[in-house]
Amino acid sequence: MRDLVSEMARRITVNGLQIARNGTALLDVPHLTLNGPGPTLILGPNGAGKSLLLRCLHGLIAPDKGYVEQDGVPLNADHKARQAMVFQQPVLLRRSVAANLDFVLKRQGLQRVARKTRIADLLAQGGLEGKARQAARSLSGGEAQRLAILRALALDPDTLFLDEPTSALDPGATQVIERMILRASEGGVRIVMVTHDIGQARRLASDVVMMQGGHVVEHGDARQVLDDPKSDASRRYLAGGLVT
Ligand SMILES: Nc1ncnc2c1ncn2[C@@H]1O[C@H](COP(=O)(O)OP(=O)(O)OP(=O)(O)O)[C@@H](O)[C@H]1O
Repeated sequence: MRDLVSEMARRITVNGLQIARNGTALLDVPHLTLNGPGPTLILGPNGAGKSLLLRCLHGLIAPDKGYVEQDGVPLNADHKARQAMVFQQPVLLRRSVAANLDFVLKRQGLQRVARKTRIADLLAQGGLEGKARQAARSLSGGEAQRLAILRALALDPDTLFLDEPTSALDPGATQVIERMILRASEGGVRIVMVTHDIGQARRLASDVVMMQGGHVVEHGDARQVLDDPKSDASRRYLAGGLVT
């Protein structure tokens, strides 16, 4: 059960974030505050800098300049221990489905009986009850992504970062994963997710960060950004036009 301190540790702030490679600016975000509590969806065209921003938020990439804070404190090891990330291509161990979950739970110090109960609970959450003994690498794309999300949730994270988790999946598999994400959000997990899919942003987002060319061009309430965007770049992206 999340305690009061972690309930509060959800305000993510970006200050003067800059990343450049070979003299080219890839990310330039002077200021961004994600307050939650509902899912934040990061939207924008290819190469907009969505993944770079997400990786910076999770602490996977150190920016050239600037920093990320959580609840007014620079991102530190404690924060990182309370967050998880799911990638577009699920990264799974060469073990059974259950063993992938067991690996994470063991590292958290759970005893065998508690792990068994938790694994059964997680598998039920992801609709993978019948797959416990199957090799994780033989799962379908949708099942593998469900397992990757369950493994992230097994860490009991305060914040879950997801980078286009459904971009390779069909509508049915996408719907299952969206339900998992919403359930996690309702259970108190802070969700920050990258997507290309405007429909997905409509279904999931409480707030939307719109990016283009390494910049945040707009951030606000999902309905406002999606239905009444303020920037030309957002308007063109949402209208399906070319954004350069
Ligand atoms: N390590 C790197 N070295 C050089 N350029 C990089 C590096 N990482 C990312 N980039 C560039 O930074 C830009 C932003 O990349 P990023 O992956 O964040 O985009 P994105 O918005 O997530 O795009 P997509 O929707 O296509 O995944 C791209 O032009 C990419 O080529």
